Amino acid sequence: MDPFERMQQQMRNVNSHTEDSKVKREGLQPGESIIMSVDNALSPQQTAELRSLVNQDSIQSIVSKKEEFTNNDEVRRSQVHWLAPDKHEHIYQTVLGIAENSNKKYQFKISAIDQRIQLAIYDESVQGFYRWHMDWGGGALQRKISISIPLNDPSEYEGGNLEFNINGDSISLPQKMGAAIVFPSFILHRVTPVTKGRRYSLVAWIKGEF
Ligand SMILES: O=C(O)CCC(=O)C(=O)O
Ligand SMILES: [Fe+2]
Repeated sequence: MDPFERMQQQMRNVNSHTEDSKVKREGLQPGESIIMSVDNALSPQQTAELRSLVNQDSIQSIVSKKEEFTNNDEVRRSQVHWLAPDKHEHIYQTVLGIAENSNKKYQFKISAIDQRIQLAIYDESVQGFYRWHMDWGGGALQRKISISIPLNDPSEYEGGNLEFNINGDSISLPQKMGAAIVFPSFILHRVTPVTKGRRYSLVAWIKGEF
């Protein structure tokens, strides 16, 4: 059998296996949303602690496509803080638990948290935002799963919606303090400008082999 023929044969075997009705399907079911939410991922006390951390110590994060940028062509405007894993192991464990659980649906190859967990502030004073982007890309290990957890109540700000572009439609899940929004890192998403108040979020990326 030539190699191509053999590959086709393998594919047929895989397909006939997954189409077998006796095989319990664990992945995403037809029609099931690829954006998931997990309530009460963090307690009100934990969110308060993380808010005070990012308030005390954060750096400006302006992402621009050009080296010289004007107010109009920036990609992102927010303050960020990178969470130290040794001091916040519990938060790291919580995030990994959410990722592992969600991955029962996604079934991606995942191995670790990318960089550090990020805390961000999007403030009214700079109309904090993050334009349409994807999180994946980079080196040998790709970002596979992205997790965003609002750290304050959305009634405290206007704008600051986390939106996803699904087939050209902008969709969003209700943001709730302490509830995780989980999505594949290849999905286009954005945070709309905060026009009033201040939005806090925790963001983590889970990476794995391509
Ligand atoms: O702040 C958020 O909820 C999302 C931020 C984001 O998309 C990112 O940092 O990649
Ligand atoms: Fe993102």
